[in-house]
Amino acid sequence: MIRAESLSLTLGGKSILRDVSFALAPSSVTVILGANGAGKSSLLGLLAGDRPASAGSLSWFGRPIGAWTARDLARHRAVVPQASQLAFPFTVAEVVALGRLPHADPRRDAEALAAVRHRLSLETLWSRSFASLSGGEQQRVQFARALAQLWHPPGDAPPRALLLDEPTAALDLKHQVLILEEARSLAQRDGVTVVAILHDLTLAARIADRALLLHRGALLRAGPIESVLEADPLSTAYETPVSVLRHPDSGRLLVSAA
Ligand SMILES: Nc1ncnc2c1ncn2[C@@H]1O[C@H](COP(=O)(O)OP(=O)(O)OP(=O)(O)O)[C@@H](O)[C@H]1O
Repeated sequence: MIRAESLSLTLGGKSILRDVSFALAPSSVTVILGANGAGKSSLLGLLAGDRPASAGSLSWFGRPIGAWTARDLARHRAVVPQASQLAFPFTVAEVVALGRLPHADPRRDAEALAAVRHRLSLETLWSRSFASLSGGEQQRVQFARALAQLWHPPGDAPPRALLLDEPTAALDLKHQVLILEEARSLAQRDGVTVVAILHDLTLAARIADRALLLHRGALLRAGPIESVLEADPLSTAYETPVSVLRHPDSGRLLVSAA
């Protein structure tokens, strides 16, 4: 369980997050929603332990986040940042292998890398130079690195979390579904706590169990995804009319600007 109580963040004298409280359960997918500048990435940064909150408390699996060493944290949580311009001078295989560094367990690395390569269909990219990949391919490889970081042999898994900042921003429809279904299966099959920032609310409806809806640094609504994806709170949060419909065949929610 990841538990946040009254988290606040002030940067450069500006209030970025105010009094944000929630709990994230293992085996669940939670999306962080909100308009540009609402504080989503800042909240993900606090959750990742990248920076301390200005006030409030955050505990990871029963321990305050400040009590974790960086290496211990890296064994339990992986972060996929927004599509970055990092020009790794490495092959795809080497970038994915970076995810294994915190474990220092060479016996398991080959098994982990083979599993991830197969799960994300990276066979044809494996020997390519990372810098030569398209933006979408690079995003898949970053996701694969995170998967390699969280990989554990069956039956021997500690609590783990996967934090994703707009993981599908550069992806085509097929790969959006591939990555999000993989994240969902990590939650359901492997007990991982998954948190993702998403701008596509229809995709959020499809993938998430729960949502945190931020508005100007405060939590406007939190709870099961269908209780958050309602026209009123979404219209307030995005400061534009939003419509929520249900697809007559699939029963899925379809969310768009009204
Ligand atoms: N170091 C900083 N100093 C001052 N303000 C900052 C700093 N970092 C972020 N902010 C501000 O905090 C607010 C929240 O930023 P954040 O990146 O968390 O928003 P977001 O919801 O992820 O936005 P987006 O959807 O555009 O990615 C923004 O107004 C941003 O300009």
